Amino acid sequence: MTSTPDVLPPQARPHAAPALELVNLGKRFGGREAVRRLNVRVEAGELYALLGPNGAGKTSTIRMIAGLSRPDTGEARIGGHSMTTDAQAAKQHLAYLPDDPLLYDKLTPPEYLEFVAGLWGMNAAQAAPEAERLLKWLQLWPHRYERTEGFSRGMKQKLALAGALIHGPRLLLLDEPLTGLDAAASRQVKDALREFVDAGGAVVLTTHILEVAERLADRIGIIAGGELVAEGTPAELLARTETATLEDAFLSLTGPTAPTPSTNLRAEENE
Ligand SMILES: Nc1ncnc2c1ncn2[C@@H]1O[C@H](COP(=O)(O)OP(=O)(O)OP(=O)(O)O)[C@@H](O)[C@H]1O
Repeated sequence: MTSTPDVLPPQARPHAAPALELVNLGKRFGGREAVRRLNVRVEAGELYALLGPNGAGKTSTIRMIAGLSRPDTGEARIGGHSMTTDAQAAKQHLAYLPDDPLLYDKLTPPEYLEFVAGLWGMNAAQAAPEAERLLKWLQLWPHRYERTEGFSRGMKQKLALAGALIHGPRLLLLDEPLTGLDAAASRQVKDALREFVDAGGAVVLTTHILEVAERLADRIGIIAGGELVAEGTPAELLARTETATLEDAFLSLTGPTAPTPSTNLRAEENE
């Protein structure tokens, strides 16, 4: 992928408050606690993967961070702004990419990006150069005259990523970003995420693919039963569980023989 030195616009450059802070974040559905008092901090320049078995609470957590669902306890802060009490400021710093993003079939990529930019209050003159930069970066520029209805899943995912980045967010939140992508498209999206992080952005993603988390993430948080059962670099998680692969570490932390969540400690606290 072509590298650009200015992947992030100025408003997205590093800043004193953490890119993301979850403080006692919790959510209940009826009598069930889907997310239990999560405390997580992600800094600028970091890619954080949230891993967990089915029903662990990943999507519930992501939805609260994105402001799509209200926490019952605690709050999510984006760049120091509370998503509960100052959602407008928090959302300015955030981009959320769901696993099946909505595109408008009849639009070309520049038209789609102009539309999304308009939702953020950017006019067409401001949006056009940024759209061109993002489309070139994601190798969609040669397709700029085509309607998105004919795009492959990978091309659509990359265009949705460009749309997520058009307003210069500091934190990019992705739910299963590589679902359904072939190896080439998956590599391009992974490279794009790494470049965004290397330029000072922060990424939080959920994935079921352990190999993706192991190779891409600077830190991994493992949740089970709505609780953070372990957190650390891939190497720290292996050392802590005395396992050779992340799959073994994951199973030992979340499988039937795992210790009860509240007795677990974060990897760094265990050293
Ligand atoms: N809207 C809802 N109403 C009732 N229960 C819900 C709702 N959303 C999630 N839950 C429950 O909360 C728990 C956590 O679900 P969540 O979707 O956050 O898990 P997940 O880790 O994203 O799972 P998966 O990997 O299967 O997508 C589950 O027990 C789920 O059934």
